[in-house]
Amino acid sequence: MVVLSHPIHLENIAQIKTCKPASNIFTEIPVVDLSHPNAKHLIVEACKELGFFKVINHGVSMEFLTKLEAEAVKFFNSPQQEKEKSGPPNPFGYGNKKIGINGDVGWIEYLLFCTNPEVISQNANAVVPGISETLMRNMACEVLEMIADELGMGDREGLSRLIRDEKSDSCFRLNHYPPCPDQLQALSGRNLIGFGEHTDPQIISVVRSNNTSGLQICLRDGTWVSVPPDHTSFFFNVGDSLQVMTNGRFRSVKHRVLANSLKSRVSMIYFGGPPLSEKITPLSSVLEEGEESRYQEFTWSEYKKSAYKTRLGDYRLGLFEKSAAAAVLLPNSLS
Ligand SMILES: C=C1C[C@]23C[C@@]1(O)CC[C@H]2[C@@]12CC[C@H](O)[C@@](C)(C(=O)O1)[C@H]2[C@@H]3C(=O)O
Ligand SMILES: O=C(O)CCC(=O)C(=O)O
Ligand SMILES: [Fe+2]
Repeated sequence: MVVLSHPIHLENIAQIKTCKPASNIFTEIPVVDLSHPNAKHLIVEACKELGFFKVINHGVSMEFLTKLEAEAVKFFNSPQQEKEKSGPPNPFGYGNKKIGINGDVGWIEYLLFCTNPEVISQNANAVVPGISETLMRNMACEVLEMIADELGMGDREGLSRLIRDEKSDSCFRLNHYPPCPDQLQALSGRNLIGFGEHTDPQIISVVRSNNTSGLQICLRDGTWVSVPPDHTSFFFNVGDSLQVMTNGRFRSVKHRVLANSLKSRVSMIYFGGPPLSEKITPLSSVLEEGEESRYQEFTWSEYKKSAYKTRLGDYRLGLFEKSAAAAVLLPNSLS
């Protein structure tokens, strides 16, 4: 078992604070069989309704996924001093409990990588999990191509090109949520948070985890629901940038991870982001005649800079919404 290196200060670990209480396991997560002719339609419907879906029949063998997971576990099982050689995250590298630089904490340790070869030197001491990143990026591209098709973009690669570009500003993350002892949960009186509620700023994120529960998503009515874990599948979530590119038709889903008292959760996530200079603006194929953008024009670089000044739970897009002249960073204003 991995021991968290610093003394535990419960008051520093975020606790559930918002929305309606989490209901039981949610059985209605849209499941998309990638090999089905109707897949692209189902993907777009899921992006609109939930901003979240599960992909099966993706062509990656369980044997291969198990090997990748074993690599991640090997890193997290290594001595604390070894892991810390890859830290602190600035923003890339090994992190323990602290997420970002604005005061967020969780019951988690992680390794964050930049996937752009020009910036890769920042990952110097880390084991770059190139295979997982490439595999998940390819899957994200396939899904983005289906989305582009279904949205009638004409150029099927119009979206996937943004994350295939050698200047793409994507990142990759390995997360480890150690079991959180019952006594600690009892002391706090509530579930402790592994990774606090947030939306992902990029275009699209692909998540693969072991069979441990913990991931929750927030539905349109503000209810938190638990996503049944499935180590054979990949989960996708719409990021803020894709919400803007569809002028709000797709939903950048709020999600979080709760600590589990019995089992470790190990996840790997690919965050597909565009090149820094890319303008994030609604696609002409989604806009109806006369429809205006709901957002001020911004580049990914501008959005990212602004996002990294915020706390996890802040509503980052608020600053860029045209209607919200009084663009205050209100936590939970997405719900
Ligand atoms: C608190 C923060 C961590 C984060 C940067 C931020 O200031 C706000 C967005 C956070 C997030 C969420 C999705 C991804 O996990 C992440 C890598 C990203 O791009 O935005 C994290 C950032 C992080 O962990 O540094
Ligand atoms: O670990 C997970 O399953 C999800 C974590 C997450 O949402 C993130 O790293 O942005
Ligand atoms: Fe996330």
